Amino acid sequence: VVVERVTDLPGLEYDFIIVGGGTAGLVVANRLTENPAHSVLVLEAGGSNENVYNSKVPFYNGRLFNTAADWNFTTTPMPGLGGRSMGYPSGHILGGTSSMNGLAYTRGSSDDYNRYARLTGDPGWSWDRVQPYFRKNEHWTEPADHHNTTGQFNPAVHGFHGVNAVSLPGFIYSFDHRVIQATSELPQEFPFNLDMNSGNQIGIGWTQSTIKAGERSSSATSYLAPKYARRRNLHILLHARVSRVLRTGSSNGLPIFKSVEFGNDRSLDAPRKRVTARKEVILSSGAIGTPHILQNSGIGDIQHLRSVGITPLVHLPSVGQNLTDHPFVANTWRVNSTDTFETAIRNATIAEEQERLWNEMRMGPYAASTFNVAGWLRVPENESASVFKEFMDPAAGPGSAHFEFIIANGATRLPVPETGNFMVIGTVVVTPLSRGTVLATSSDPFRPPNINPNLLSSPLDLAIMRSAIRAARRFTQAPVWSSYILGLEDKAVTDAELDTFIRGAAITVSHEVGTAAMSPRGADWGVVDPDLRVKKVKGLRVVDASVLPLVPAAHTQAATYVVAERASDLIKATWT
Ligand SMILES: Cc1cc2nc3c(=O)[nH]c(=O)nc-3n(C[C@H](O)[C@H](O)[C@H](O)COP(=O)(O)OP(=O)(O)OC[C@H]3O[C@@H](n4cnc5c(N)ncnc54)[C@H](O)[C@@H]3O)c2cc1C
Repeated sequence: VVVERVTDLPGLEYDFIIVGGGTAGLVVANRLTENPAHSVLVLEAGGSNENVYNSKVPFYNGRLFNTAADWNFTTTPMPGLGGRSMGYPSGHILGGTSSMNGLAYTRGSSDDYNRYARLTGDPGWSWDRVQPYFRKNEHWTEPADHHNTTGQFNPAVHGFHGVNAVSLPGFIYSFDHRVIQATSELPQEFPFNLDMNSGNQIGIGWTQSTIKAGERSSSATSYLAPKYARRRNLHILLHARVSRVLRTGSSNGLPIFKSVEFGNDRSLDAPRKRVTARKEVILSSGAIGTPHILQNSGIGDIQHLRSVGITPLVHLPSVGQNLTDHPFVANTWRVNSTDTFETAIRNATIAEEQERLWNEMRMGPYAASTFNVAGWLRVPENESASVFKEFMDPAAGPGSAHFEFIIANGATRLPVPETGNFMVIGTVVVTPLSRGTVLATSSDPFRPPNINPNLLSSPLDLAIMRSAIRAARRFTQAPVWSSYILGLEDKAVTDAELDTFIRGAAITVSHEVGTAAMSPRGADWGVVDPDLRVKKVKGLRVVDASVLPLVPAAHTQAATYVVAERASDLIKATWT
């Protein structure tokens, strides 16, 4: 049951309180309420996703930035980006960032999960052991245009009975076929990969997206579909902005945190309220919100907390450290075609027709995301000696990518150039060594934290980005592009020129993780144990992207869903 006022809640005590109705939070809410004996309250700062048009239309995925559905965070100036700061989008809406992300469904490599298992000392996080959780999450569906998908994915590695819809592109451009043809023309360096979600991610292939019959599938539309939202043991309070978790006692010398204090997101000065969990409080507020709430609650680095006027209760210095994100650079070529995104974006008549197609039939370009093909690639052997001369290879393993290509049929970031048609290969460093921070700045819990993703602060990330850009340029040497591409827009060639270009152009892909990282039980680093319980306290777990100790070589929603599905089993097992 979803409500907007505290007075509409049945009470102020529940078995479980989940802070954040986002990607992970709604999975846990769904799974815990499968048992009618468990009562669950979800506190979500944002509003309903139900009538938010730009959340539903896949092609419009960038249009919720700087709206009420976005936290509208801004980063600190970043030295690696020449002192630029940037907007840092994050979902402030039911479904969290799954209601506004780019919809790409990418799991990462098997190496990524096997490394999580090694790093945490818990084999339960290994690729083989998390397979059931991918399948519980995934509901493979037909693309919106019902095209024949043979040869575009491997059914053996997918889940057909899960909750969250995943599909191949529902609208394919002739451009996309050119990309696939280029893989057969340059198979050595750019092999076709039938399914980048098989665990073996290397190569270029068709993107899979969280889209159901042409419409976004988020944690809100799937895990909170009407049949689940109706459950009488599940309560969701919208516009509830959590300020802190509160200490309620102690057990074996450890403080217990089972109460949650929250304010009204639409009236932050209004008196705050409290709710209490009989069993556990679960923080699912995302890689920014979770460490911020922990710090507001006095859980963090004692010195930092004191310096901003917060009374420290638990010294856990890794809280808010280790912020890891993927830097992205758009590489743009002018092309000899009018069948690209810009044409429709500039021409109101075409745009209206495409929108009508979507409104009436959930078909056409709006039924697909903004990129239908992507690639996961490694620094080539002949460059690795120079790229890795000072650093160890940061990939999770030999089957894991260093960089990604996001290959799009034109520019989508508004405003698009006034003339010309384009193709864009976004290059993304997926094994960054740069680390940043999320730090509370004040004892006022509603003052935004300092967010410093510190992108490209490591010279290795810059070197991999250069390698990725050069690879993208080699990809455009395939014969299929000879009459299609008119010219490259960006003229940087030497290392120094490329570095200047990269620092000026790089932005985030918003894959932030790591700010409440898992580490082995008893480790003196990290924030949560491998079962996601917060170290040195009782009653509190973290279940969201912030627990991933390293960013996977992937967009992060699939990994977040898997964390949430497994966490739900761990929590259930504690309370059977
Ligand atoms: C613009 C963008 C595009 C992306 N594109 C992709 C993509 O194409 N594919 C992909 O796999 N990943 C993508 N990602 C990343 C992916 O969506 C996230 O990693 C994932 O959704 C994170 O899930 P989460 O549960 O950790 O956090 P969220 O889903 O953000 O959930 C956190 C929830 O907690 C709420 N909250 C926070 N603080 C409080 C508080 N104090 N009180 C109450 N509630 C609070 C928030 O409002 C939110 O609902 C993208 C991210 C962004 C921002």
